Amino acid sequence: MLSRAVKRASLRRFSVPQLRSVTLSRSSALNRTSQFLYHTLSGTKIAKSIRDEANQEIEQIRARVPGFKPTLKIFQIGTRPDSSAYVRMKLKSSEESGVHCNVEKLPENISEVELLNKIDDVNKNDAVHGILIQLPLPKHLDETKITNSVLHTKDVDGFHRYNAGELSKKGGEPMFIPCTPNGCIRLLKEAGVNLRGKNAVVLGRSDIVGTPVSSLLKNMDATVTVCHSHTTNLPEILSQADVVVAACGRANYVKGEWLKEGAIVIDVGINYIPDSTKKSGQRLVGDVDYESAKKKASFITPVPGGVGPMTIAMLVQNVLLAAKRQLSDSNKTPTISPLPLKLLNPVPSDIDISRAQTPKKINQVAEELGINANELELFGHYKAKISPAVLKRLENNENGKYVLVAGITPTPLGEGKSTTTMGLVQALTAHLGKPSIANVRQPSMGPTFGVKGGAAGGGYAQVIPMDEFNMHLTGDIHAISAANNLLAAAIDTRMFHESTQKKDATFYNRLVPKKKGKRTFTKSMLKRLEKLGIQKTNPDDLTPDEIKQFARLDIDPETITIKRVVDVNDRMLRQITIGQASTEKGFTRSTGFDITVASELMAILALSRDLKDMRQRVGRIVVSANSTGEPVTVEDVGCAGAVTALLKDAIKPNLMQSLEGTPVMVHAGPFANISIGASSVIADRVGLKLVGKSKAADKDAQTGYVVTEAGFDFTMGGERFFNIKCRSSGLTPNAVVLVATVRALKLHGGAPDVKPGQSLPAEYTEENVELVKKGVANLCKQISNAKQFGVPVVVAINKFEADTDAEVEAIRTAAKEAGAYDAVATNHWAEGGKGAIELAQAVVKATEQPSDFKFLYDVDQTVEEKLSSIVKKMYGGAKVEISPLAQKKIDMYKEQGFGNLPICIAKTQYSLSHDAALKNVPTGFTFPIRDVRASIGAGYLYALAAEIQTIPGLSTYAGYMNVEINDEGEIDGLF
Ligand SMILES: Nc1nc2c(c(=O)[nH]1)N[C@@H](CN(C=O)c1ccc(C(=O)N[C@@H](CCC(=O)O)C(=O)O)cc1)CN2
Repeated sequence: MLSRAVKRASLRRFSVPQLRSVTLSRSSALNRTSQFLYHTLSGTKIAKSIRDEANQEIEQIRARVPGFKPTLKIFQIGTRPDSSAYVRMKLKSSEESGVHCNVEKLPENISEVELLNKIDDVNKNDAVHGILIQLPLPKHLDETKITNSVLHTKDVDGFHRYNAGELSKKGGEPMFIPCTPNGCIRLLKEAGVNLRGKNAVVLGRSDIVGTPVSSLLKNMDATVTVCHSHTTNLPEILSQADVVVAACGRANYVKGEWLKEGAIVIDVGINYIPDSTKKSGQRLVGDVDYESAKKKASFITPVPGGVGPMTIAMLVQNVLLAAKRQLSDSNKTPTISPLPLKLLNPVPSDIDISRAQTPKKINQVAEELGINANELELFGHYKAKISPAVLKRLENNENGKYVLVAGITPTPLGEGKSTTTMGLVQALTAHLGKPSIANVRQPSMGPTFGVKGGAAGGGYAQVIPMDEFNMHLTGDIHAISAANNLLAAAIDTRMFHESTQKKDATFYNRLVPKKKGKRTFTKSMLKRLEKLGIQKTNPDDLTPDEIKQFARLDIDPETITIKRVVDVNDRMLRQITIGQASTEKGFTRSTGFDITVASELMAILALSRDLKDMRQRVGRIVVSANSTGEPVTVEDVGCAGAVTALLKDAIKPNLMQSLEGTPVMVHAGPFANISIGASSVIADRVGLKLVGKSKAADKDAQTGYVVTEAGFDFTMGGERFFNIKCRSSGLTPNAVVLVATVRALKLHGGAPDVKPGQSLPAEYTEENVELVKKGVANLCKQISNAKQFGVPVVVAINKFEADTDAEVEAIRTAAKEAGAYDAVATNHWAEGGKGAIELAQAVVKATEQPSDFKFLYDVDQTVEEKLSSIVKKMYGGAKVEISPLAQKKIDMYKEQGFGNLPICIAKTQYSLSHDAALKNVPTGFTFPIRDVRASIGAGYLYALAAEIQTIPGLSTYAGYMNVEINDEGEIDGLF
């Protein structure tokens, strides 16, 4: 067809231009009066100016952001000489522009899967901003599939279906415009042409040039005709064309005679034709017959030196654009779209409220928060893990504001700390438009199916979907169970083997066996040798004495502190006998189970700064003493590596959302009785960077908030948060929110006891300001406790239906007199974030106050001094009475070098003292320390003031009895 068109065209007569010149002003193109001048559009020159501009811009940005390094990755598959030449040109041009370019040449026969994996790796690499696959690809590779596999935000070629689709839409917004079409348009702009209403003819309809260039011309209001191999009347069409873009891949195909007088000709063709005058025997020509066309054209691009160099310059421009976008995204305040609430009165059950809300897909929550797709691992639609790689990417960001929610001395009904945490973030983000993240603990399934119920809020201030939140989540607790039980098995097995293999040499040979004729020490073994002061690395070099020292851990079974764990309130496992099978040769031992969240590994998960820190902490766990009283560690047992390996995913914080669609990180959940009862250091670090401002942030960028919670009351959760967690993390809160209720203060004021499941006495359901005024002393003591750390305190009065204005006012007045920065009533349980707006405003202001953070004690004080500091300064006690057992342990820990650790005191949460019956603000009491234990890996000693149950039981009427699953797979009966 095309040849017929050529024939017909060649029969026609065209007027021949008579004068040629290159001096015409560009702006007069198409409007000029003379018909006989033409102007060469030099792509080479324009490309050079684009490279220079890119260079300058990169330098300017680098002056502000030193790490700014636009980077392009090119994959070339096979060894086509033309592709190699183009790739070389791209590399050179990038270097000249200050863009870093890495070329990876892959074999012609690479499989599609291998190539896709390679692309995926670079998609995930934040240090790479642009990815280009040099085309054409070998036949066995699907070009569409490959080009679509490049992340559209890194698709500097503009070939991804997202970019191609957006380009073809009216008003579409492609991330990138393909380089050659973009170069053509830039050339037209250089010619000063106004395309509106002009006739533009595009020859060729390829995905790379013809189709996108026609979209661009159309978007610039030209009337576009696309011609191709089936077009029959080409010369006729061309005779009407004000602009011609020739991209048909035929050497010298378009003749000058076909062109309209004064047309602008953009020649995209790259064709080699034989030329005996050239050394190479060939010559490069375009799709337009230059010699005849220049007689008609007002502007014409040469080949070489026209569109080709522009293609490469536009690539550089696209890479710079991608890098700038990444930078600006990291400089923006996260914009979190809230989910609307449909409030009902009376407030339905937590699970009904959760189920009535349609959550956002978790990748949307992540995207809004500024988490990259490659930093997210999805667990279904509503949960995901966040890679700690975020920390590296955002290391130059300032931290956001850090807020701790703690409580007064509670009633057994709980005063709503988690609900307040959730209400506060919902108010901050969904109602005040400030980015925030709630960092909460993962609930243990023990209480979920026991009596207490789940965690993280309730009513219209909760984490959703609440059933997924309360059961399994992403398996972190199960991973801890597996890791802990591996350790427990390793300890007992080691004792078994040591006891059954009497000869040191035989035992050593089995412990360090030859593999392929060679024996090597594992990393743990080398650490044990180092601990023993044996400076040998070759297993064959150890003397019999050293072998004995090294191989025999000589664990004293009476001192083993590691129990097996399970995430069920299975009281029958409190004490068990292991090793009863005949295969264990009489090696039986009495031990027991703890609930998983009471394990030291859970505390380690909460306190580790990163994976490396976690590995070291796991290695340091003291599992027992040996027969001479020296500590035996997990490193000695040889399984610190494996235990940490089992936790490699658990260390990644989990992302969920609040009922109003604001981000929530759920991570770790150490038992508040004997541990810190707070979520993880790593989640707080990640969260503070995500909501913190970049150093090069936009002027209007605002800092965000991480709101986290400390279990039990302030004397326990708050004190441990500051003295243990903050010591591990190096972070210090900007404000403390103290949650109080009228109910709890009435209890402290002398009202009768309250019990879960029983109706409240009249003192609680009727106004009684006097009781509140008496009990408010407890709140005032907790305010002064929090203020001892030098941080502003805001009191949140979590309102219940029966509370009266006079009661609330009594609390507000007393709190302010006691030095609280502010005290506000909240109604988030019934109203969601709307009910906590005033609290959020007070918290925002409080975090802007100067703070003067200080720890309560110095870790280098003696254990006795540290205990005394906590008891006197926090609890208001007169003195500490240390039992002989506790003193013996303290002396032992000091002797072992563990005396300089912070201390966690396990006591009742229902009194400031050790005695739950002593309400309000008891003073002058003697605080008993019955026992002291050590969590060396987690990094603290814990002192017991009471017998603490480390695996709770189930009641006759337990939570699990309510739980059902319906035919749709939905869960009923969870609280
Ligand atoms: N991934 C891509 N592959 C291919 C593209 C593309 O844009 N992206 N386009 C073409 C080839 N190409 C770039 O890769 C390209 C071709 C020619 C030139 C160029 O500057 N040509 C010079 C002459 C060079 C010579 O002497 O051979 C010129 O016109 O002056 C640049 C880029 C296919 N593949």
